[in-house]
Amino acid sequence: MAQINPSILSADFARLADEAKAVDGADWLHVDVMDNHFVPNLTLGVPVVDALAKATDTPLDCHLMIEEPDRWAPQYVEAGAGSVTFHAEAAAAPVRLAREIRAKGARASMALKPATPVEPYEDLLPELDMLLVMTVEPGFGGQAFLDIMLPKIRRTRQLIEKHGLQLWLQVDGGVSASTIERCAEAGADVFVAGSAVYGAENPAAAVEALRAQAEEAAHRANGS
Ligand SMILES: O=C(CO)[C@@H](O)[C@H](O)COP(=O)(O)O
Repeated sequence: MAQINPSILSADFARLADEAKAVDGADWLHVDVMDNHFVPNLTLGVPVVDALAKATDTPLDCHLMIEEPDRWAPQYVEAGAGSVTFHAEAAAAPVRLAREIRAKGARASMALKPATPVEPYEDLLPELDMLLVMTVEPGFGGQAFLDIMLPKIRRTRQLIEKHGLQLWLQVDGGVSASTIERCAEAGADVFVAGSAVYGAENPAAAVEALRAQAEEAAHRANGS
């Protein structure tokens, strides 16, 4: 089952509660936390996640594009995030951090920037609930999808199958009506979409349309 997670980076930050409600029906709300150190952009932190968690019934998928996630990630679980993603490139102790996130009651997820291969992390995959393959350089919404990430998505899907894991495979960056099918065919099952959802006239309808497209593409790829 394909999941669509609208990214609030493309929403109106002055009306976050309303913007969260505008995508009722989405599987998760994707919250991009940026610290202006790990990425060259600054967005929001724990107090905003805490407020958002109270403003919407849609679970929060927090993507931490920050340095020192080992120190900060647990606070996002306490603020109400249902899933917390830290970057492999930033975590000092990814196994310990994933275990801590899970022990606190959230799904643990790790992200890979475009230049970071998945293979060195093969043995860590059972510690995770989701792996995020970035399909743009993290930092900004509205960038063009990097086609060169499709082989990495395929290789990650093969590793998940090789180990018989229930790991979700998320893609983030440039996901839209014109790229989501390629991602689904390559094996992704969780799709973050910012501008493709919040730039649409009807964001909730855009979520449904993207989900239908992804599911159809996955069925085609599986021959079902
Ligand atoms: O993490 C990021 C960017 O770093 C993303 O979540 C973007 O917010 C996705 O936006 P679009 O590429 O879908 O417009």
